[in-house]
Amino acid sequence: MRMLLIHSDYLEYEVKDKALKNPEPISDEQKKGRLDEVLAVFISVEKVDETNPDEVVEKAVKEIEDVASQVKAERIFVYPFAHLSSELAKPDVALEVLRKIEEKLKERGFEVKRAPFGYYKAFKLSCKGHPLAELSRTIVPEEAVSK
Ligand SMILES: C[C@@H](O)[C@H](N)C(=O)N[C@H]1[C@@H](O)[C@H](n2cnc3c(N)ncnc32)O[C@@H]1CO
Repeated sequence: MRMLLIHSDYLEYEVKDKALKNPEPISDEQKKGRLDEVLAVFISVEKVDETNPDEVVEKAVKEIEDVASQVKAERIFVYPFAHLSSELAKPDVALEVLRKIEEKLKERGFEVKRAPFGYYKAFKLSCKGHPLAELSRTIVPEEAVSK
């Protein structure tokens, strides 16, 4: 998994078109979204993550929580982003991983939004620009490391 974490004044998106044959079903309300004072987390779920999705979810949540506490962000925007890797996981695995990350962050008390999966989306982002405002993380399941 590849993550790009941007501490932002706001992130807003608008769904434009389907990018997959069967994108995640969404309500009209989910076609647009915005959070202010947010840690935006752009995530590419990778093929290697398919060997142990649950472990990757746990590691990703820990990394996100760690950065959020450093930048004092209480809101997280989980944003599916297929452009951080050339070895993408299958959509059904990727969506499940992203849903679980969203769920676990909510359990830990964050206000969380997740941008819809499987769409082309317009988005606006205002990066805060401080030294920890732009970070990236790479996460792999343990067995993938030991191979
Ligand atoms: C396109 C661009 O504007 C938009 N931002 C986009 O990336 N859309 C992606 C993700 O929402 C999702 N998607 C599919 N596979 C994956 C994956 N392995 N990891 C994350 N997302 C995925 O499916 C879309 C097409 O790849």
